[in-house]
Amino acid sequence: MLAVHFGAGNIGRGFIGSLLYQAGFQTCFVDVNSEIVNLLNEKQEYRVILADTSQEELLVKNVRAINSQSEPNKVVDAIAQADLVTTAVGPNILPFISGLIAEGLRKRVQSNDKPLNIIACENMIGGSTFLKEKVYEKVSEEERKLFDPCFGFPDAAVDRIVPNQTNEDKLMVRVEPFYEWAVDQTKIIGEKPRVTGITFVDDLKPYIERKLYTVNTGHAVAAYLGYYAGIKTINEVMEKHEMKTLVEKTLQETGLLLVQKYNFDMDTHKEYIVKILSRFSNPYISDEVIRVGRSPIRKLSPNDRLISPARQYVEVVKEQPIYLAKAIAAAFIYDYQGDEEAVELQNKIKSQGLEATIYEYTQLTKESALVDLIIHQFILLREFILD
Ligand SMILES: NC(=O)C1=CN([C@@H]2O[C@H](COP(=O)(O)OP(=O)(O)OC[C@H]3O[C@@H](n4cnc5c(N)ncnc54)[C@H](O)[C@@H]3O)[C@@H](O)[C@H]2O)C=CC1
Ligand SMILES: O=P(O)(O)OC[C@H]1O[C@](O)(CO)[C@@H](O)[C@@H]1O
Repeated sequence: MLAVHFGAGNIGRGFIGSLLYQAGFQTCFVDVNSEIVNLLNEKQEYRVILADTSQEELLVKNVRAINSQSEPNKVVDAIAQADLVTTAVGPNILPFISGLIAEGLRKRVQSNDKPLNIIACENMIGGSTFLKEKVYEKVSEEERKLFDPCFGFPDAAVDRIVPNQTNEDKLMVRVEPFYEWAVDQTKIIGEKPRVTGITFVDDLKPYIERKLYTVNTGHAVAAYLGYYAGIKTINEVMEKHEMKTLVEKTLQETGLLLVQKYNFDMDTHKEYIVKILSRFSNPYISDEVIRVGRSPIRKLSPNDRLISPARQYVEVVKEQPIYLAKAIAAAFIYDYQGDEEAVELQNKIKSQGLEATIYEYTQLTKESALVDLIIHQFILLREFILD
């Protein structure tokens, strides 16, 4: 069985690649990083190490890689023969890989009638659906009709913390033990991929919202408030009582929203929050706030981990989400110069003011009470008032 996986980075190698190997797939990674591509082809294996007391090691074998910039035709051929296609490249990169996927599917319908599923494993709601839209923009109406019965784009939620890391062995990747990979089975075409570790669900929305508004919201709060306070890593943020409390209070807000929206059991959800907080404090992982806070414009977009739960909190809980607003304000303050989106955001605030910048990136409107709340929290943070 052949899996083609776009993105041989942290989550690609550390999570998806390791599960595919354990399920018996040969994995062909597709990436633009020639150093990683060459190493994968040279070694054909790499190590995944669990970041806990056990330091357990898994040798992931049966892997190869293609550089999509220099050998796009090989990617097209691999997709034409694949049994599964997955991605972990980042939401902003999906449009850039859609052309090659379209080419691959175009070639495949001519020679291979086996159904194929393409699963985007990104931190976003509707990632595979978005990828499908981008692929379908590149093919004709006639081809779309041919593709529809053959190719599924089931959405997915993936959860495993794999920080940036510099290891002597450049292929090795250190990952937290916990993982969750949920896939919308209603959108699968043909057989479900036989990968132990995937949970197939009929309704992905509760899974992905629970994960995005707990793991990713909590992480983003720790990252932006941590950066604001001059702290370097997430576990250092969690060691500061005042900071940890702010993360917890934000997760109480998203928790209340999730419990009311999906009828989750409150006690079970509280336990879920405790588990997530303990993952952030994992002493075996050093995760920089600038990785977790990367791409603030994406993280401040309407359907992402900050604005979406804040907006829904107002609608569902009918109160003001003070701590979410504080985290959003901290994201608007985030000015790390090594992050293009942070630089763009700060330039926008300088040139057009905070209020107009909020409207532009969050798509909140003048009618939303959230805007004033965010501005208020922004002013408090600017005056060094954290709580
Ligand atoms: N690291 C983590 O803990 C988790 C990450 N994710 C999601 O997984 C995705 C990837 O994240 P990471 O692995 O952390 O990032 P990463 O930066 O480590 O990996 C991304 C990989 O994609 C490659 N890439 C970039 N442009 C490409 C292109 N045009 N074609 C093929 N490959 C390309 C990069 O060279 C890199 O190897 C993101 O959507 C992230 O939100 C989801 C859950 C956990
Ligand atoms: O990968 P993104 O969307 O930039 O956000 C970083 C977040 O994603 C993760 O990498 C994986 O869930 C978390 O560590 C963090 O919450």
